[in-house]
Amino acid sequence: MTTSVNKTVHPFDKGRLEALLNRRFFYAPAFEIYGGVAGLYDYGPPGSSLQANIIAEWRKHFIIEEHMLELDTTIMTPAPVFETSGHVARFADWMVKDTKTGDVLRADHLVKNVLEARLAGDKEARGQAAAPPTDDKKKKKKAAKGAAVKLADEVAAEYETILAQLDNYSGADLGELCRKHDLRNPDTDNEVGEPQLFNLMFASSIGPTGQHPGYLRPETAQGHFLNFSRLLEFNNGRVPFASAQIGRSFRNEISPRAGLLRVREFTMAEIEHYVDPDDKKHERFGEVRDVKLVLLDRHIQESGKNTTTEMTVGEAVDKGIIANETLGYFVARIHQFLVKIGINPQRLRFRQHMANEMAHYATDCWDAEIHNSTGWTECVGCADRAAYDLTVHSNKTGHPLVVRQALKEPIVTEKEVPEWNKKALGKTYKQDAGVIQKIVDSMDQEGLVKLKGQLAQGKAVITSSEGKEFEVTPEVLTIELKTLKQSIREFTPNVIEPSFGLGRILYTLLEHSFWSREKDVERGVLSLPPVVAPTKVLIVPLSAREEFDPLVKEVSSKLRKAGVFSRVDDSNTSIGKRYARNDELGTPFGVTLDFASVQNRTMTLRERDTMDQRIGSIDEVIAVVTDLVFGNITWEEACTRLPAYDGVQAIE
Ligand SMILES: Nc1ncnc2c1ncn2[C@@H]1O[C@H](COP(=O)(O)OP(=O)(O)OP(=O)(O)O)[C@@H](O)[C@H]1O
Repeated sequence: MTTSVNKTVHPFDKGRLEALLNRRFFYAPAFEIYGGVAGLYDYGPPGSSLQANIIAEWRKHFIIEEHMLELDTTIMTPAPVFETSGHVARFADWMVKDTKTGDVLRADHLVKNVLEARLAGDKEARGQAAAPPTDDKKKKKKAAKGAAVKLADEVAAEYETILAQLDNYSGADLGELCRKHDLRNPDTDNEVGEPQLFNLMFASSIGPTGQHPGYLRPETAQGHFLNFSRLLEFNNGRVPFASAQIGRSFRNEISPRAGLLRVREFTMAEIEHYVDPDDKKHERFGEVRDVKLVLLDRHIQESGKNTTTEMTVGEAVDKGIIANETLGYFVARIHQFLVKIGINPQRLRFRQHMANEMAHYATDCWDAEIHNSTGWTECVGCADRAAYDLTVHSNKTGHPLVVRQALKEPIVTEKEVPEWNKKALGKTYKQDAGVIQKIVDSMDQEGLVKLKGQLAQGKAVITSSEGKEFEVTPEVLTIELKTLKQSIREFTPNVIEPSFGLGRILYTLLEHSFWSREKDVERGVLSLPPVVAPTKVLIVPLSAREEFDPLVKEVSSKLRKAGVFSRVDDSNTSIGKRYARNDELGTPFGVTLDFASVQNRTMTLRERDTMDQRIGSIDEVIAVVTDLVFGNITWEEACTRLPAYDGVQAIE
């Protein structure tokens, strides 16, 4: 929808937005009347509808558009799954404790918050150009609390470099930074101790005995990987294909204080796209090649800067900045999705993970970061996880998680192959027979050639992993060079994983959509696009008199039949107040039934952002508003179909 409203008439006011979201019950602290729990929120009616609409669009944009295979796997997960995936050992953040109060803080967040506050104080002081340059402890403490204290140039530059590389630091590095720069708990001004790892998974146990430990999943991904063979079979054994899942995840965040941006229970939407490791081209890459992206690559960050570059995804892949076409395809599709639901493209960038930040198995990873009042926030991660997940689960369970592909041209090779005399093997080695066979069968070609040489001398010695030695003879084992014809290629696919956190997207969307009317700062508006707005059309009867009832019912029913979600507001307040309330709820259009409607079946149509009003017959207005809601036309186009209305009940 295009409108000509200047929405920057009042600077963004977070307090006003939060008051609106609370007043209209978009979301609120869970268990509020019990005092609440940090990081747990309930969504109210408009928040739930907004989230449901974002999810519906996500399903259309990804699952339906790309024929993905949808899953709904369990949240409660047995511990061995997360032991294998590496979460038990590594899904952890560094925390530090206030040395006096014992309060716990996330170490990287402490560094970020204190240094940012000092830099903000420095900027303010430079604006005032009064305070003398300083680096002494007391002034730094003042600056940590946001006071205007000027820093020496080299200190400010060092802080900028640290912030640009923040995600790259180990626990020891973070501890060192706290000591070197005297970084303290901003709430108490006390020193903090050494960083310690804290695992973010919620532990539980399955069943009454307590013998089967489990965890609430911290992401939906493992449920995809464990079902890989079934998914592959469902897809007729072919790659590439993708599975997708929308569901709840749980993370016991160390100190969640950022509203919906950091919570302990949240909805994720995750895609696992399985691709041949030797061919990461994407069939539909041509469709997104020209999508322009703002990129912050790893080399820039590693050099201590955060300068972004704008380029098309085609260029980024051609230059090797984004590792491959499939990853680039998803980065572009993520960009398109976020913009479609109303994220401001000027406040969206893709940041590449730095070397230390990326999981050791990943080949490349880009986060979609959206700018909001707290700075740049990761809202979607998009990683090439290589073959890691499928390989570790397969190794652990013995269940092959591989693709078997018929080769057009069979591959002919010569190989040394062990041949067993099973009877003699069993008779000679009894219960050790299986172990011996396993050792030899798992030997590589080099090992088999060596063994063959020893057997030619009359006997060979085989050593188990525990160091036990077995003597074998040619009566039991021979090794022969055979010509083998391979007509099947077997490989573990690589996985490209876009992972969305819906709460972060929803909250930043609310920030990007919020503004206040020029004439009245109290009149907040949420300019949500129709595609995600909780209610699309508000039906406003001018009077509560009975003769309006049949018309209200008719309009309501016709909109319902057209698939447009509407609500009737027949409350006993002025029309202006009713529209103001719905501007706050983000309702993009209002139709008003007045006395003229009763007489000659006309209806007015109001657009939320401009407050512009048009008039037409009931059926014409319904047709136009339906086209507007489904994005078939812009407001300007609607204006060519309906004349302007400047009648008596023109609403401010
Ligand atoms: N505590 C949280 N609260 C809300 N959303 C979250 C939280 N943790 C992760 N997410 C969302 O899930 C997505 C994928 O999770 P991922 O594991 O990549 O995040 P992360 O790198 O651990 O995030 P962070 O570094 O901010 O803790 C993120 O892009 C984000 O949108």
